[in-house]
Amino acid sequence: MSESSTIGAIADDVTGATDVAIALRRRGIRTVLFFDVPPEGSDLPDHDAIVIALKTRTIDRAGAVARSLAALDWLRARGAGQIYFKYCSTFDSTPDGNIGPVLDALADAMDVPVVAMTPSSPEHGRTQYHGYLFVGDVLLSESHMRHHPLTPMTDSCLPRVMEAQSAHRSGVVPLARVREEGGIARRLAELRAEGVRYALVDAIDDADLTAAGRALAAEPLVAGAAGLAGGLAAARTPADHHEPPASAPEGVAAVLAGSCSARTLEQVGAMIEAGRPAYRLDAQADPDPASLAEKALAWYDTLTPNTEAPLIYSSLEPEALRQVQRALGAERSAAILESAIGRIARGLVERGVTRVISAGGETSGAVVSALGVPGGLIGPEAARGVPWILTTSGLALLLKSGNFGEPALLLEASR
Ligand SMILES: Nc1ncnc2c1ncn2[C@@H]1O[C@H](COP(=O)(O)OP(=O)(O)OP(=O)(O)O)[C@@H](O)[C@H]1O
Ligand SMILES: O=C(O)[C@@H](O)C(=O)CO
Repeated sequence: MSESSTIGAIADDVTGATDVAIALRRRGIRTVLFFDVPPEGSDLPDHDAIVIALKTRTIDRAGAVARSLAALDWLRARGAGQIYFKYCSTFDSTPDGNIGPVLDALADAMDVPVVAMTPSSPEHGRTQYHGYLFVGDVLLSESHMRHHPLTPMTDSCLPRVMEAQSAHRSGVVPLARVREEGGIARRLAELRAEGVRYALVDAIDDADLTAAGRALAAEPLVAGAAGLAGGLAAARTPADHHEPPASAPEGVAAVLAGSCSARTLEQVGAMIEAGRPAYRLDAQADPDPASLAEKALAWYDTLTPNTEAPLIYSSLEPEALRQVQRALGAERSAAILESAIGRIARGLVERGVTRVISAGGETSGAVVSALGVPGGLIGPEAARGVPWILTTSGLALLLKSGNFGEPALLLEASR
């Protein structure tokens, strides 16, 4: 593979896709984003990378594998020489999760013996050491991720989590080997000789990811969070560099929050404290998505014109969330709220909203599929890993990962 050939990224959720897209774009790589595998004949602007946003993180295994293989075929047919499978920097994948099955299928289809990967993304406070994932200064299993509504992470040992999901063995490329000249390539060869398929690469800072990016530049299949994608992009030649756009979009804005992550809760709190109109979706009081959406839109219609951008949210603190999940079931409550938020997004756009800001990967997936937007170009970054997406239909979308952005992000982006 040529080191300047197209990168094709397959992301397991929508906010993850925007995160990996901006990691590439920031380093001068022209990046086109599609929500789901595009239909035949879709326009493909000039690009160096294509990111396909799937919603496969928490769906059934067979569906996740089938969608990922469809994305692989589409990307390879468009000349993608390197495939990057983007998963979450907090892994977001329990022993029943889809990272192992999807990677097993991609590696089989591409005939790749060893896949190097790491969720390390130091810019977001995620680091991998001795194969263990840290969030800030605590292990993943001691972080807020243990309370995640859909993918509670209770094991921080990545090879163990991978082996629970995959038919193949996993090993580690320890930090000392990452920092040794030629150490990554030698360790990958050792793992391959031992019959290990997944090589979890330690990385605790950006220099480690750049070293990994250099060592893996010619690998056909690599996986991880946005950090390693940035490392691969940084290893490309400066001649590839195209400046990203600078100015943030304008227009009528609304914020939708379905993430219950710690940072989103702070951001929702900041909007409420600033006096923004806010409406909470209560699935326990009304478990019918159509009626939940109808009431939220009726509330929106009561706002005076030119009011500051409102917030419609379902985000709850862990204890209150557990109570809803006990009453309705985790999957059912999530499905109700995602369906409601999708309908609300559509209703808001029909009412003239042109900037939709959404918090949470699953939530954002529901928003983009309800809006039916095919994709867009990567615009300016509102926060690290959170770019505006400028869609061909004229909408601007800001799809925020649950834990990303400063506490004032939702407030400021919706001014
Ligand atoms: N009040 C609630 N009760 C039950 N489930 C909820 C509630 N609010 C949100 N959810 C569900 O929790 C899930 C949150 O996942 P989502 O991916 O949107 O956020 P996140 O995991 O914080 O973000 P990311 O994946 O970007 O890190 C969604 O499926 C959402 O519908
Ligand atoms: O890697 C991350 O943390 C994010 O891009 C993400 O995947 C959130 O869903």
